[in-house]
Amino acid sequence: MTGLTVRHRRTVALDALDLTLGPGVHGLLGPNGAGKTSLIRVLATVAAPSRGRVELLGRDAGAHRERSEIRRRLGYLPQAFGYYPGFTVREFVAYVAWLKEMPAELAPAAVERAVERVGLADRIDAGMKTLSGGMVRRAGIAQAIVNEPELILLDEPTAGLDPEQRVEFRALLREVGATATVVVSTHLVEDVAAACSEVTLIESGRVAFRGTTGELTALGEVSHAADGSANAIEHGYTAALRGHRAAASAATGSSPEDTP
Ligand SMILES: Nc1ncnc2c1ncn2[C@@H]1O[C@H](COP(=O)(O)OP(=O)(O)OP(=O)(O)O)[C@@H](O)[C@H]1O
Repeated sequence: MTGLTVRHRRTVALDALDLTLGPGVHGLLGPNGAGKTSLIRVLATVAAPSRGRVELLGRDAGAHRERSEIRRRLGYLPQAFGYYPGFTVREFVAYVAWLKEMPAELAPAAVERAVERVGLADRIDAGMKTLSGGMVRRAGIAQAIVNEPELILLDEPTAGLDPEQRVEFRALLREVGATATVVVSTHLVEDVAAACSEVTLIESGRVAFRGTTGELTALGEVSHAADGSANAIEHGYTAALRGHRAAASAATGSSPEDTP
């Protein structure tokens, strides 16, 4: 994406972002309101940028005809998603397979495989409304991967998952990231440390850090002794944000302490 700007009325959610993402698992980190959801929604083609150009899977997301092609080839898990309450898990995932125009003869097996990959095989014929919050989220992940997408966009996929499910989900992320471009927004730096090859840290609609998880961890190690990978990367997250805020305030002449 080039010069990607998203405005919500007077709020600048994304400020002229230039970003290129290749295959692998990309973690999108940042404080509340940083712009992560705004970015994922543009990548999922459910929101149009205010300015800038977005190319996805080699196609122009701004062109109507190309957008339809992109949509068939991507998978998207929004932060909050809806479903018809009468649907079973199988029907919910099959409905998305149909929306993605999967060939009818391939869809039933693809649905079963996706549901199995998220560990819901024993609930495949259960009603969506009978599932726990974590199970609904896993069904959401199943619909995002049912069409074997080349681009997978996951907004806070681990919210509501218990620790065991999170560990399983990270393994699934690494597996799908071997062949697809996966962009995953999360508040949990442990998700990033365990599953992501690259990290983009966003603050106030700008890129505050871009690099590997190892590089983010190394940033934290400058000021803190490493005391376990999750903590070390958390220190890196904080150090990167502080550096970005200091640079931004130097540019505007204000003090970093002015920034909440
Ligand atoms: N529909 C909207 N109308 C007005 N402002 C909005 C709207 N959606 C988002 N914003 C604002 O845009 C900015 C970026 O929001 P966004 O949801 O992209 O952040 P985020 O990084 O996903 O946050 P969180 O971690 O809390 O989910 C915030 O200042 C937010 O208040």
